[in-house]
Amino acid sequence: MNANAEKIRDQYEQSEEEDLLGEENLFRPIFKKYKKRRPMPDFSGVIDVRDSQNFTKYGVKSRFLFENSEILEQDRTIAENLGLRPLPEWRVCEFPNRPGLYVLPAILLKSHTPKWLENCQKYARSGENKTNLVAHGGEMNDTSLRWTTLGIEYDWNTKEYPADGKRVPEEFVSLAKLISGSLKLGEMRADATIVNFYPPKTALSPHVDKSERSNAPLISLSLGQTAVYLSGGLTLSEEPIPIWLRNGDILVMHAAQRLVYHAIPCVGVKSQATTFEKTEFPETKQETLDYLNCSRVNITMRQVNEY
Ligand SMILES: O=C(O)CCC(=O)C(=O)O
Ligand SMILES: [Fe+2]
Repeated sequence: MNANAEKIRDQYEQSEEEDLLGEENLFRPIFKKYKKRRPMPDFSGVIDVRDSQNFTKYGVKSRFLFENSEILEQDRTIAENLGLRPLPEWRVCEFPNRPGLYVLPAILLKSHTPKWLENCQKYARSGENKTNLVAHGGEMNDTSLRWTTLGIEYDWNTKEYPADGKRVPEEFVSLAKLISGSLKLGEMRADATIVNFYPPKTALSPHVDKSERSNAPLISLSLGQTAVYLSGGLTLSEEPIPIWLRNGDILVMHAAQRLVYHAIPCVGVKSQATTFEKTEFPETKQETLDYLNCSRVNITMRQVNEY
């Protein structure tokens, strides 16, 4: 079997059959369209939150998040300590027919990305968290999607979270709280995090994240190479919209958008690459830069329990 014909294998592979009730699946054809590599799909319809011409073209509303509100000194400090863009520069984008979906472009500074990646790899390799990441090297040649679960650790087989678990690493708790508070979505206490590692040519099948027991938002941070994100509806009979997610972008799903189908059909689109050069990061291990130059990592912060 060649790589193109290879079946998609990931943890959400089978979550699709539900919810259709005899209606036509309008999600899967779009997922397939962007997953294809030869010939290269036409990416011209993918919404780019960094291109203001796209705002009128796709009806995207973009605003500076703190335009009309006071910035707390403590939040300024938290952002700085986490390696985030200064708060007055934070922009948030909202989409037509998607109330509760937010994309905040380039929140994590590029300069701090290698450190965040290395932390994710450390959590996966520590032996203290569940993971399917190849333990001893080999990651550069990996062709499967990998994950590690932190905090209250999701069980892929039962599709449930246990009652409790360890604490989520502090930077994820602080980031989730800062984002949720800034968007005025309530005080979030992240008690679970899933880190997905996407080597080139991997994808994540359409699915809904419905096992969390609280109504808190789901907050995700992208590192490394650019992906197409598909945001669908409550069933697969709705056509998804494609959005570019790039290094440092935050995506938030809340309220009506918390339980919609979504997927990642492709990562590492060459025309949209972010490059991490040694000259820019003289202190960083080459292995870390190589990883960021070909792969993508996504960190999803969640709140399983109500407190
Ligand atoms: O990689 C992404 O941006 C999405 C990840 C995701 O949907 C999940 O972890 O549930
Ligand atoms: Fe998800």
